[in-house]
Amino acid sequence: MVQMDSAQPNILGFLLANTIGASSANATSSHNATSTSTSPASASAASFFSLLFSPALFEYAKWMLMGSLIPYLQQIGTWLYEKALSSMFVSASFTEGDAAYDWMMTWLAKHPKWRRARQVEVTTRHGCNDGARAVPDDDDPHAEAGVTKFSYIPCVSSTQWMFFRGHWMSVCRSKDNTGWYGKMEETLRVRILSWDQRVLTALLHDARAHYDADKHSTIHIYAADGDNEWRSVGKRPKRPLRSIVLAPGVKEDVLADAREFLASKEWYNDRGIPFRRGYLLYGAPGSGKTSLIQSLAGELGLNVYIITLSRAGMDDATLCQLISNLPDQSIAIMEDIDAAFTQGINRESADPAKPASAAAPPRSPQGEAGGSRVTLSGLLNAIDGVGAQEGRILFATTNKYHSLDPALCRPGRMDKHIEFRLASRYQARELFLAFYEPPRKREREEREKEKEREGQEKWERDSGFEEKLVDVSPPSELDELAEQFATAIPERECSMATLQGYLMQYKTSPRDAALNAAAWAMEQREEQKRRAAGA
Ligand SMILES: Nc1ncnc2c1ncn2[C@@H]1O[C@H](COP(=O)(O)OP(=O)(O)OP(=O)(O)O)[C@@H](O)[C@H]1O
Repeated sequence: MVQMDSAQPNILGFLLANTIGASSANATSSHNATSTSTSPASASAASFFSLLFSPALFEYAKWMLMGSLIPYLQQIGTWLYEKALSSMFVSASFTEGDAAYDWMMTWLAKHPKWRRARQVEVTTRHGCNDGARAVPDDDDPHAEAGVTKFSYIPCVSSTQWMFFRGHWMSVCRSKDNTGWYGKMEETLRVRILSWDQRVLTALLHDARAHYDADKHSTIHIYAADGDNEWRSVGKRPKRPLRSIVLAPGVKEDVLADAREFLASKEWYNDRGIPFRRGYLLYGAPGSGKTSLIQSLAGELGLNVYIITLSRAGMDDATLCQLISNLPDQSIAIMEDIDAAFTQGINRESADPAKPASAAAPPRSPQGEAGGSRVTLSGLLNAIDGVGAQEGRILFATTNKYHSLDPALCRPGRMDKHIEFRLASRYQARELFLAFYEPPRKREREEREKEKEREGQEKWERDSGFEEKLVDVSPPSELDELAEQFATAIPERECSMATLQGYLMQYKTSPRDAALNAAAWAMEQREEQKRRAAGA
């Protein structure tokens, strides 16, 4: 469509005035000459035709037509250009939030091009905000523990050229307004100079391999963002299963069950049973529920998706959307599943010594939560309704098992219920050994391999499971100390987290840990009595 600018009416007026002036002059002279033979009607018809065929109007119409054609010509030009490009290039676009986008960003961040590029975006989001870009600057000689690492990625709105397997390739990151409450969405556009689409497939394989390079030592964690899209919130080092101390056989049983589930897709399909599995981990705070899930995710090689039911803005529709958007073969975690349906309850009120039902708060008739707008029926539907994702494992945790609705706990939603209790003497002993025991020969070899990989050492540093600092040599002495420690710890009175906290005070001296354990346990008991009296 052609838009007239303000000058055009003036030109039109000028042309008309000239034409009409000329016509009227002609008409006047002819009128004078033949005033007796020409009628006024035929004179105005003549002036109209002379106006219509006047060269000025013709010129004007010509320019108008050409002006209106210009946008179409531009469009045709762009279309031809795009056609020419698309016939020479293989193009792909990646949208932020999609896993493929994360692969590409990791691949780009690791590309040697950015080490020489003069226009880059610098990111320090190392393993906390965006796993995709969490690439350590391997060449940085100053990169040491505790120093924030950085990496380079392409700038937004600039096109960068590079080579991929001998093909010229352009990369352009852009941020576009989605029009949804001003939400900006980032897109990465890639063009490879090639006729063959297999180059793009190769690029994607490469990018995914880079992204998964540290999969053997880390797990990827995802959480919902403000727009209820799954976003990577970073990576965590895998936690070895042997570092979790539970009653004999418990963790091995859960692991075997989950492994069997993942391998039985066909079995489920053949019988028309929804291919989903739910585990309910319940019991005392600090007894290893979260740690076990993290460790199992590592063992199974699955990514973890955290669903926070009590999050502001969470309602039935949002929950349903999140669960149906879970990728196949993933672990979803709903921590404190009771929290969405309880009002005014804090963690302290969940005294494991009391029957949980005594602590259960009244629930509103619809089961609606105080802060959250998730209803019980919404949660039940999200877990196993029509839209619920197949192929996922759901882990739910709670400290208030008996306050949960039976419908939530039934098989099909929560297939296995695993109780976590306060530490037994057996657990205290095993925790002590796991904390100080030098790894046995086979384990040592295994650990050597693990240590080569990224993440393991970090986990050991953070958790205090460091073998090199321990001042005990003969294993028999360690056994004796472990026994002494376990005897000093009262059965089922302290959480494993509390015991771990105590041992952390004696990272390098198990003798002192064992020696002071009895006095510490007494203090703990007194402290608990004081708290109970105060409550
Ligand atoms: N059974 C256990 N074996 C080894 N370590 C444990 C165990 N239980 C707890 N811990 C340690 O205690 C800390 C807290 O554990 P975790 O968060 O897994 O407990 P939780 O049961 O999920 O607690 P909460 O119910 O409060 O969320 C972790 O650092 C973990 O290493």
